[in-house]
Amino acid sequence: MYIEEVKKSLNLPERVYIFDTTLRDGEQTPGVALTVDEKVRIARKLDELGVDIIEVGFPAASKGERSATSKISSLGLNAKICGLARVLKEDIDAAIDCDIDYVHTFIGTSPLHRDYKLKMSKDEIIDKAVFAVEYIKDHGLTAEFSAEDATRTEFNYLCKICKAVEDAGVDKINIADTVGVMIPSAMKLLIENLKKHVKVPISVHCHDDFGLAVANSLAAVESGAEQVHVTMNGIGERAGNAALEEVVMALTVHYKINTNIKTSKLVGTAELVSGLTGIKIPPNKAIIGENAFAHESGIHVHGVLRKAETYEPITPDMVGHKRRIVLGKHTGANAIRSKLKEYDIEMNEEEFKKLYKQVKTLGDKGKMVTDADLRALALSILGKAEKERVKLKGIAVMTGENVMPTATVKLEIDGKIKTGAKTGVGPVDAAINAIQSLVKETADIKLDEYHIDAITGGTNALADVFVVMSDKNNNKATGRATREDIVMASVEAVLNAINKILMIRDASS
Ligand SMILES: CC(=O)SCCNC(=O)CCNC(=O)[C@H](O)C(C)(C)COP(=O)(O)OP(=O)(O)OC[C@H]1O[C@@H](n2cnc3c(N)ncnc32)[C@H](O)[C@@H]1OP(=O)(O)O
Ligand SMILES: CC(C)C(=O)C(=O)O
Repeated sequence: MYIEEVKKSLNLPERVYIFDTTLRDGEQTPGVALTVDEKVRIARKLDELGVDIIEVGFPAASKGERSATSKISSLGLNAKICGLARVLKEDIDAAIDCDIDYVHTFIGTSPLHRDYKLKMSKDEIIDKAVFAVEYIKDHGLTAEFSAEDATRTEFNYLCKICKAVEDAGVDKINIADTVGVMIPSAMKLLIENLKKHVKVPISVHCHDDFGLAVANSLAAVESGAEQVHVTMNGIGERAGNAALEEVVMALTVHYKINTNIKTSKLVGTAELVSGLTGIKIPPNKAIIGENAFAHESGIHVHGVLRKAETYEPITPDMVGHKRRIVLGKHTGANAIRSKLKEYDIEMNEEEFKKLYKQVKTLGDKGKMVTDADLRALALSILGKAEKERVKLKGIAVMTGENVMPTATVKLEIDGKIKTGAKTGVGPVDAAINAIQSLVKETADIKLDEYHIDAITGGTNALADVFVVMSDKNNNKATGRATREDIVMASVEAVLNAINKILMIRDASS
């Protein structure tokens, strides 16, 4: 409604090019170092996603970077393959030697970079930038020039260097908000003014130091920027870069601007990048986070069940996600009824009221209520719950200094006694390992989460253990136990979750 009104006054491009720098700036995230094979896997995925340019690395940085760049360049992907280089012959040669079709060269332009970092005059910097662009063009490659820290550079000087590289034959100019200091209205003005002087396509590269990278990228597009630098999941130096998934979805949905991105592949790509970089996606992350299409509050679930758009701005399948109705403290009757229907469980009003109350009680304890928990509760209210299939018959643990913590556990599983011993990093780990190994023949159930709280003070404090476990069919159940003994609380919680999962499996078979 309002967006359409505002759009009338904007100078929007028809198409925005997506320059992906997950493998370069994304890899500059502290602690991230991708192997050649990992870079290849991500590059293939980005190509399937439809990014226009993949910046695969900084070839002058290391042998590994050069191998990855050459390898990715040999794959014949649809995306253009680009390498980063300082405005130095040796850096550009290192990129050219990798047989790529696109070189991204850069130099700092702000007073801070000129005076303190580079110790170069304005003219020296322009000369070096012009040399770099001419050198790249002489080799028949696409040249993109970045003014590093452009957003803290005097406008006249920024214009001057941009015009100089334009005269030298540059194909694209990238305006870097290197330390994320812009605000959207200022970025809009900067690009609008720059476009009065420069004819080649303009790109922006925004960092997220103030959480404004996506907003600043979109503001640049509002003034006609034809390209954005982005990273998958927003990873990158310090607070990261503009997130590809957020920029693309805003361009697609709000601005109705074309990109080449197949949006239904966003979540799959995000998961691969997260898995290989080890940078977890926060659950509340826009578009790709686990909770981006999850609903717990009764009022929301009621609305979503009637018409999903009430609480979902886009459909989950548009980005390759799934809607989840989650049970917990804020659950309402409509959510529970929808789950019962999903699992084909019928109950009368009285039974339902009991179930509703039990869900609320569990939720009030501050923990999630999984689908398996709900099904187990419902089955036991209906009297259909099998008695516990796995019972503890005995346990001994040994731990101390210079010994391997070991637990010997005796279980009764479906009426048969089984005994086994396992080691672990501590007595709790050893006990859980022993239980899992004994139960394995019946069901392969893994521990997903383990939380422990001391309810009271002192060495005799009550330990409250909460676990989440799941089997291969993704039946996920929680287990909880409170005891003075940490090992016993853990064992009880684990058996509690295992028995719930077995109950669900029996009811489904
Ligand atoms: C904003 C960004 O994200 S820029 C990209 C940042 N990424 C990286 O730095 C990752 C890869 N970097 C590296 O592996 C190394 O830093 C290398 C190989 C590039 C350079 O290593 P070294 O030669 O040991 O230099 P070092 O990293 O200590 O210092 C950087 C040098 O580059 C110079 N420099 C920095 N930017 C530029 C530029 N755009 N053009 C020319 N020279 C530059 C600095 O002035 C400094 O030179 P000096 O040592 O003569 O004063
Ligand atoms: C190389 C440039 C574009 C960069 O990464 C930055 O300024 O953040």
